This record gives sequence, C-alpha cells and structure tokens, in this order.
Amino acid sequence: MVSVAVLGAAGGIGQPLSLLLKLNVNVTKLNLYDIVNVPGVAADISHVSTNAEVKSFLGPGQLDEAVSKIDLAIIPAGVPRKPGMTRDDLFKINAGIVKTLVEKIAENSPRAFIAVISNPVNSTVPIAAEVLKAKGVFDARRLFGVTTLDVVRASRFVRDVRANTDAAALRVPVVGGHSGNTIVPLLSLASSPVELSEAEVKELTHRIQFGGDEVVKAKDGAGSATLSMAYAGARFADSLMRAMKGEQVVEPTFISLSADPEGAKEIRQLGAGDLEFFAVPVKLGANGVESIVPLGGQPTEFEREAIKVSAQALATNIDTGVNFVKSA
Ligand SMILES: NC(=O)C1=CN([C@@H]2O[C@H](COP(=O)(O)OP(=O)(O)OC[C@H]3O[C@@H](n4cnc5c(N)ncnc54)[C@H](O)[C@@H]3O)[C@@H](O)[C@H]2O)C=CC1
Ligand SMILES: O=C([O-])CC(=O)C(=O)O
Repeated sequence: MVSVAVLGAAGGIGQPLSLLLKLNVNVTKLNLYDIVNVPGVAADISHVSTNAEVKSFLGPGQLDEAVSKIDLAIIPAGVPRKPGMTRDDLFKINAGIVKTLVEKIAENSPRAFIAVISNPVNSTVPIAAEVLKAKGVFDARRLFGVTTLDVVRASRFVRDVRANTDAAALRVPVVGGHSGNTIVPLLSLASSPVELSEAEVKELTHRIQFGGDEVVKAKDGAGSATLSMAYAGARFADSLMRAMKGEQVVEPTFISLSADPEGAKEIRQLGAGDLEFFAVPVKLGANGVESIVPLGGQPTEFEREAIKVSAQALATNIDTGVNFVKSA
C-alpha cells in the first residue's frame, strides 16, 4: 500500500523507472509528474495489467497535487550530461529544479521518503536537506541520494573479470559520493570474497568510479545512463518499500550521517571526518534509515586512501549545495 510520485517521469530515466514501479506489487498509487509529455507516458503505462493506479500531473500548476498524500517521492528531474561535461556542470540547472520539487514535497507530504537521482547527487541531496530543514520537517532517516547504480556496476564489472561471479548476488559496499573519485567501492569487503590482483583492484575501482562516462561517451550526446539507472532506482525503491512493510533490507545510499551518529563513527574514523553526508551501507526499516551497517572488516590501505580522497572532494560538493539554499 505505497503511494509513489515520480518527478521527471517523462524523461529517459523517468519512463522506464515508472514502468518498473507499475510492476511492483507494493505500489498502489503512481503519480507521474513532469513539465512535458507526461500525459502520454501515464496513459501508456496505465494500461499495464497491475493494480497500481497511474495518474498524470503536468506542469507546476499540478505539482502540489502530484506530491499530496504520497509515501515516497523519487526525483529523476533535470538535465543529463553530454560528453565533456562533469556532473558538477549540471548544478546550475538541476539545483533549482530539485530545490523547488523538495519544497513542494515538504509542504504537501512532509513525512514522505525522498530519493534523489538528479545530479550532482553530492550537492542535490544537501540542497534537499537544507530545504527540509528550512521548512522544519527534516528527518535524516527519510532522505536518500540514490547511489545504487554504483553498486549495480560494481557487481557487474566484477563479473567481467571473474566469470564465475554471480553478478545478481554479489554485493560490493560502495561508499562516499556519486561522481568520479568520490565513489569508493570496497571490493575487499564484498559479500563473497573475490580474489583480485592489486592491478585488477585499481582498474576495477577506476571503472566503477567512471562507469557513467562509458555510457555518456557511447550515447554520444544523447544523454547518460537511463535504463540501468531505472533498474537501479526501481531496486532502491523496492528495498525502501519492503522496509516500510517491516522487512530489514541493507542498501548503500548517500545520507546525512546524522541519521545514526553512533553507526557513523566507523566511516568518520576511516576518513569521512566531520562531513554531514556520505554514502554508507544502511539498514532500512519502517522509518527509513534504521542504522548504518558496520562495514564488516578493515578496508585495505588502497581503499582507506580512496575514502580520504573522496571526502576531500565531497566537502566542496556538499558546501556548494548547502550554500545554494542558504544564500537564496
Ligand atoms: N543518481 C544516479 O546514479 C544517476 C543520475 N542521473 C541523473 O538523472 C537526471 C535525469 O536524467 P535523464 O532522465 O537521462 O534526463 P532526461 O532529460 O531524459 O529527463 C529529465 C526529465 O526531467 C524533466 N524536468 C526538467 N525540469 C523539470 C522540473 N522542473 N520538474 C519536473 N521535471 C522536470 C524533463 O522534462 C525530462 O522529462 C540527470 O540529472 C542525470 O544526471 C542519471 C543517471 C544516474
Ligand atoms: O554519468 C552520468 O552523468 C549519469 C550518472 O550519474 C551515472 O551514470 O552514474
């Protein structure tokens, strides 16, 4: 019995993500919002023979209604990268989009879980948090930056070098942020041991960190990852919805570490320092973040160094997001 709103539902991610959500038995209401093309997308998806009720909401005049009485808002609204751009280059446009959408969620469904896909996630999540704080409804357990695609890539890319890996079962904790060297896969702490040489670890780490660039390059101006991202977003949403029903599910996600100050101590000591936001493996429950899950071992020297590098870059990204709202 979960009401979900997808904001940016007519886009490259929004369309397949909305379709996958329509297939999820836990979704009872699916509100699709965009500033263009969304009536067609909603009409199309609404014919799929599952019980979820699909509704279309077009343009700012229908935004309040789109985010009323919802349990979960997923935000893939905004512009994607083109070759030669970094995720930070998207900030100028996407920062304002995310700010406006989160303001409306805060006003209409202040207890909704919010999952932010729009890039740069390292800054858009701090923007969302500042907006929620300003509205007096911030709950660190309920706001998530979706970094599942990094986790998905890690599993799949390990299989590319070790064909005996079950890509669907292997879980690699990925911590830090969601861009380049802020992404830190902890390959040494995978759910089942993977024997890799030092050179292979370096190569794999780099590939996971810059996996998004492979897609941007291959699409050659037509955008960035959409289908794998829709899969990752639907998987994260499914985890959240199963958690809402009382199941305990673990997913790495970019959160405010204030959600579990005690549990955050491990990653802080490993290099996250006093940063407010960091991606960490999280145990999800009925109220969102139930706890930050211990990493389950000591990361290697290489991984510890990568966490420190990530934290340095993240500090700037987080400040950029926070200042955007504070100086508005
Ligand atoms: N977190 C992650 O792992 C990933 C994040 N992304 C990010 O997701 C975002 C969306 O990517 P795509 O779907 O490929 O882009 P897209 O351009 O295909 O779709 C974006 C959609 O957002 C809509 N939109 C624009 N302004 C809006 C507003 N004010 N309110 C509601 N909707 C609005 C557009 O009309 C469009 O339908 C980008 O910022 C991209 O960088 C992409 C891949 C992975
Ligand atoms: O690379 C991009 O710009 C889109 C993205 O976040 C990803 O694919 O990880």
